[in-house]
Amino acid sequence: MHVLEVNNVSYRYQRNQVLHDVTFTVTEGEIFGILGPNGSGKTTLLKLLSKELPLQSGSIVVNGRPLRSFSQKEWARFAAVLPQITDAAFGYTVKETVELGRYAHQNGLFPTWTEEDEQAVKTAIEEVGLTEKVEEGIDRLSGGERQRVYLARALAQQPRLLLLDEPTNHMDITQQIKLLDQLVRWAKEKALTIVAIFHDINIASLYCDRLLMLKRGEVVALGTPEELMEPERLNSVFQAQVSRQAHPTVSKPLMAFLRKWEFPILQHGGLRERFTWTTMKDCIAITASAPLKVLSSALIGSGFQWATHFVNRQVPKDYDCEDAETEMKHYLRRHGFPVQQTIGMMTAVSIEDAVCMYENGDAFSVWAVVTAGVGNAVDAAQAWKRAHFDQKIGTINIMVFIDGILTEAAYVQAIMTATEAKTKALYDEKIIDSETNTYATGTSTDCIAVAATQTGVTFPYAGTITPLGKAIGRTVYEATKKALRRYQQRRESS
Ligand SMILES: Nc1ncnc2c1ncn2[C@@H]1O[C@H](COP(=O)(O)OP(=O)(O)OP(=O)(O)O)[C@@H](O)[C@H]1O
Repeated sequence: MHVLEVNNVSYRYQRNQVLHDVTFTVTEGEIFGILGPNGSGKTTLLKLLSKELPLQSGSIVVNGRPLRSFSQKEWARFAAVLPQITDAAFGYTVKETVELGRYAHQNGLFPTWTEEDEQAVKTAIEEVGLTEKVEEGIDRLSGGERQRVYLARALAQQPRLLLLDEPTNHMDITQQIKLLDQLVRWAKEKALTIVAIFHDINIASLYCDRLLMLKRGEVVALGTPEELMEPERLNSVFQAQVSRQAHPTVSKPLMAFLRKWEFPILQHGGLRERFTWTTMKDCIAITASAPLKVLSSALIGSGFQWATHFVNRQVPKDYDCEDAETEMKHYLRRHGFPVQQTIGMMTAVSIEDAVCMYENGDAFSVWAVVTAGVGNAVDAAQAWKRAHFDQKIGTINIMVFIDGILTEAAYVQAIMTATEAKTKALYDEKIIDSETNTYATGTSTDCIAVAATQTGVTFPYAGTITPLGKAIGRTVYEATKKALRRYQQRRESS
């Protein structure tokens, strides 16, 4: 059911037309966000919806009735408004301010304060988390706390429709999230309809069911966050460069703002010259002079990360730790590595046998660093036949460093290309899965990291058809093959 139907609403302040033919509907229990740059008409639209401004043209229908047919009192029972700027009502306490919200429910010439009124005020104050400040003068509260008092006043009205102008203005991030989670709960549990103006597009995307985007008083987009959050659209509406990312846990887009001006990263020399290589007693550490964007399956720094340190740590053959991640973090800290900017892998293979391969293309350079052991060699196509894996020495750790800008697709393709090259090296070295007696495709605990400088030339792809993919394939293949031979030699000589 539509709680709000807005049809061709236009509005002008004197000769300044600020809204043009705005049309949309809002359904019951929906959280409906209004977004747009400063001066695009958001507050004016909300003021028209809240009856603060008279309608000049078009129509607004609420619950099937024209908005103008609601008396002030009827309207106050139906809708509560949290305006953008609210002056502190000096002299009032928190409780007294929230009690004003019950005005709409008072009847007769000499209204009486009922138990229901008392309860509604108490609940509203509890819901915004201000019970402890109930007798405090609101002029003694912080901006964020005061905002919560006004929200409690709106809630005490027990409205069916909440109209909010930047509801989380002045709030710290904890309070914002708390309040917005609460709004979602009210919307879903109490079928409360919420129309709110947001400035933060990521907050709006995360919490709103649908969004309306205004630009110079016109609707430029209307739909779900998934539909609307397109970099080109946001670029044209907000004049800001953005890139769309996936939220880690919710099926909502996250927009990352791109800085217009970047410090030019001065890169001297080839790719390898930008790293220092340190061989310590039990690890290899590669340190970059500037952070690289990395996609990895590493124990530390998995997924996409920016990193300056790449550590391949040799652990004893019988290393057995229930919480290897925490233990590895302690190890990194103990050795002075910045954990948040480190990609950390483990291996039981001798790190002295690490192999590096380098290729310098016309527009890029690729550097592959591989340690390999095959005690745990396995044929991926047959792995399902094994009930459990014995852990022996042998895992293949691959690090690929690339000078260039990689798209996310290119990162994934680089991982595919490197994996295929590794598998081919295993095949050519005739490495067998000892359980199934078939060719091994990898080991049971292989690890990979693809790191790119994100400067220079852009590579949209890194499959084997591209020059970059060819270089990745060759360097990883050669390095893996050589590392496998060194591993075999060490085994034969011991
Ligand atoms: N009372 C007023 N008299 C004249 N012009 C006004 C008045 N209120 C707003 N305007 C103008 O109307 C336009 C839209 O203002 P509005 O406050 O609706 O925008 P907004 O999108 O809410 O902006 P913001 O993000 O800055 O809050 C602006 O150009 C503003 O200057």
